[in-house]
Amino acid sequence: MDRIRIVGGNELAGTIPISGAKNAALPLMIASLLTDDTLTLENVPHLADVEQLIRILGNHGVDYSVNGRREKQQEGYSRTINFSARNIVDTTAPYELVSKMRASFWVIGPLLARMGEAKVSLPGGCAIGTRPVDLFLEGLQVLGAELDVDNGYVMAKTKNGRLTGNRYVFPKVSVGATHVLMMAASLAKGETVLENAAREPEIVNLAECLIAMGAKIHGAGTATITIHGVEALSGARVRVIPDRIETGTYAMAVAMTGGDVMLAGARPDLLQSALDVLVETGAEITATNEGIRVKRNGAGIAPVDVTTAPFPAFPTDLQAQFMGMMTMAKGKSRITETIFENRFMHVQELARLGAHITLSGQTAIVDGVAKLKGAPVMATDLRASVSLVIAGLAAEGETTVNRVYHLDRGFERLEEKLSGCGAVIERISG
Ligand SMILES: CC(=O)N[C@H]1[C@@H](OP(=O)(O)OP(=O)(O)OC[C@H]2O[C@@H](n3ccc(=O)[nH]c3=O)[C@H](O)[C@@H]2O)O[C@H](CO)[C@@H](O)[C@@H]1O
Ligand SMILES: C=C(OP(=O)(O)O)C(=O)O
Repeated sequence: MDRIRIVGGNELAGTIPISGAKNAALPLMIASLLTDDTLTLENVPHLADVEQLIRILGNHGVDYSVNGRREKQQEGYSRTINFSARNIVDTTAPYELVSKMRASFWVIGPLLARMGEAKVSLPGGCAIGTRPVDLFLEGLQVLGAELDVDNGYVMAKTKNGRLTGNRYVFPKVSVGATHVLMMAASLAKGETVLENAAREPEIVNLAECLIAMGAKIHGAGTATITIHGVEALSGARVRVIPDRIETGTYAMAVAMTGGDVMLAGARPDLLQSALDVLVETGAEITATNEGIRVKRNGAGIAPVDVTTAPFPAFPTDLQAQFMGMMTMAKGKSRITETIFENRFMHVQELARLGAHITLSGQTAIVDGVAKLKGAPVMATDLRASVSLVIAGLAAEGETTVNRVYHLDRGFERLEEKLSGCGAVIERISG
């Protein structure tokens, strides 16, 4: 199993290109199931989750082809990919494929809307909480689906071959359920109004894609989304937005180690709350035509309290990285997680590097230390893994991060991007 070896202590300087967002690419790829035409997606990141979803879609009959130079593809660069679901050959998404990744469950929306039936295994994904699917099921039922859960599978069908538009008020904000209901309602009969919908940039990217395919959607990016269902959708060409979590992660790495890095292609509007917090810690953030420039002069990190919440607030997917950074702040900070009930698995691993963190319910109290010392650590999920990388970059001596497959789910060419800015970091295979 691959490991990442880091020798900490170097400042970061240079340019890091920001890749397409994993969490935007996945729902856009799934939207290809809604049409028998070709959906072309630009800037699709080369990640394990994307490859896994290609396999899942392939099982339903989706063909894909990659544009661009072959050698670049092999190096793991973002690509333009054509998806074509001309014939759906299977409406079942089996456990073996779906259990590896949360987003694969989302095929239930387009399959049901286009084919009138779907059988989808309950999902997997990062082990950060129980992650139920009740909102998906309730929302689809409101659109007229008949559902049954049996043997770990959700069996869904429509009454007369088509879903029917309706009003659904989410009792809790859910990114995934908003994606699914927006896709399903695009092909439903009549109007659907989704209230208390998620407002994340990935929702807006999906709505742009569906609109380009001929859907009639208003209000994406606000809490109320209105969808007028159409009979059929067509192909389109859509670009995946830059990854705001990758952007925030590297920004925090620079703020922690010190240095001066241009995050090329990053968009500040996608993570303003996190950038505001970084400024409070003492980092200098400048938006330019090229991207976001992050500078820190080595004067240390000021402690800042954060609470995660749905967009536009501080994202849960940056909580672990921010905690990594706060371990070396000049004082105490409080980090409260409100989205997932079990997303503090990085705490005990950060402690191996010398961090002082105590947990009180959903709040971590981080008492900054003057220095961290390298150690072997083990990541338990995607963002937890990268928080250990950040801490390792700032720690004295050698850190080895095990279970790198978590990182490969969501970070394209991580070692290459960081070593290009002066970090001592390498992958050790086997
Ligand atoms: C692939 C992808 O895009 N994953 C992101 C997506 O996950 P995901 O879409 O799974 O996250 P949700 O927004 O749905 O989850 C938010 C909260 O709602 C709960 N919930 C959700 C659905 C449901 O039916 N019932 C229910 O109770 C969840 O357990 C969680 O406590 O948004 C999360 C919140 O920004 C991010 O951390 C994930 O990186
Ligand atoms: C939690 C994440 O992914 P998933 O929802 O696929 O588990 C993530 O991207 O941080």
